[in-house]
Amino acid sequence: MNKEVKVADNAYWVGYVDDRKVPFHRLTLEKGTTYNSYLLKTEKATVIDTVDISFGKVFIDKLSEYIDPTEIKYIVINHVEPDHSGGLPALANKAKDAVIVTTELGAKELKEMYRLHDREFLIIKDGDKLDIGGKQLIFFETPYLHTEETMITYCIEDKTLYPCDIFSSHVATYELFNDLATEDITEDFEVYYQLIMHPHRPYVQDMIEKITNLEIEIIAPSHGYILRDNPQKYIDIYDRMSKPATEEKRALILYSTMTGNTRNIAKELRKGLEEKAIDTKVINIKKNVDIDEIKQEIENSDAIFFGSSTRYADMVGGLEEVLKELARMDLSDKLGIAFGSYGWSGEAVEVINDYLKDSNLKVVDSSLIIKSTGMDDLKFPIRIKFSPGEAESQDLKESAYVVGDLLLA
Ligand SMILES: Cc1cc2nc3c(=O)[nH]c(=O)nc-3n(C[C@H](O)[C@H](O)[C@H](O)COP(=O)(O)O)c2cc1C
Repeated sequence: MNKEVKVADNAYWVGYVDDRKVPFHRLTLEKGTTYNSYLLKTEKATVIDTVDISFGKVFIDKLSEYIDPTEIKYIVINHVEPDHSGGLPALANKAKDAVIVTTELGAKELKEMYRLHDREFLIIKDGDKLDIGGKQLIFFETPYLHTEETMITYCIEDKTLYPCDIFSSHVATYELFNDLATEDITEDFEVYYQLIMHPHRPYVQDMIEKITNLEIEIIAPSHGYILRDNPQKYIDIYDRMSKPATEEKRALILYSTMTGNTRNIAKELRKGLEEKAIDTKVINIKKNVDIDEIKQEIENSDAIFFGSSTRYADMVGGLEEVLKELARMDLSDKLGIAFGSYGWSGEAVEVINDYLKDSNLKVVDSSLIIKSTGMDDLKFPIRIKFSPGEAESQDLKESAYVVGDLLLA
């Protein structure tokens, strides 16, 4: 057996240190990384998260140094991304009766990804507890940290938090514990936060609220150092870095309408932006608009929404006069969003979006949202058939929240 890595009583690190330059999320992890998996060797032996999909066999070998994998009763999957769930097929194949513990969405995704439809799953809801014979686990849902299905696990007896990607760092460390690190790890920790967690920072604040009353002596994340020296320092870093910016941001909503439906969209967007404390101005752009005045309003704003309904495959009102000016302005530090109401084809929104792309505005479209937040359920540019109903109004507010978050990032 290699050197045993003990995290707490009957709790062991069974991960893998990947000391190559690792390609990851369109980046190269220059310092490599670790995939931290943990074995709680209790009466109902439990594995918490696994390793990258490339290292399934090595993982089973490592685990077998501590336990016969067939004896494992529970496999907790906090987060389905294959750098953590990748060892699951190999492990599930050995531990044939093990129950897989994860969130509802996590179960759905794991079944599809690894063809585990025949396996038993225990579906976790926020605050659920699980007795694993000698230790008790409690789970909290932490959506979007780092993807929608994610949860975290806390072991009551060991006062250890297993937060998967949260509180991680990308460093291939063989020392594994932060008190054994040979250099200051704060920068690596903060860089990881900035890259992976910051786009979801409102959810970081929700997570901190959930763990605030837990007594945490050890944070055992899924990448990089296990934080057993002053774990609170790292929670405080997340708290500080995820607090909303205090600098005031401004949004401008310009729209043209025939019968008021596009105005109703503008109203919902405004509500969402104001809930994010974004100072928002709404202007109805009629024909013969004062272009200089509108250009000044645009200059003074950080995000500009441009809306029109569709009339015979074209825009209405005076919006196009404004759009024609954009290519001559420097708008590189601003976000631009197209929206509008329509009846059956909605060409106006597409034409607006083409104008935005011809300017140097940062155009918010679905692709930008997926790349910056990982969310794929909000559609940009924003198109609503006729007037927004209750469900669409909620979607509009969600879209406004996302734009607000981008402004406050
Ligand atoms: C004269 C006229 C022409 C229209 N042409 C189109 C069209 O080409 N494509 C489309 O998707 N909707 C078309 N519509 C539907 C409108 O876009 C739809 O009613 C929209 O909700 C109006 O929004 P508004 O009140 O903001 O103007 C047309 C409506 C009218 C009255």
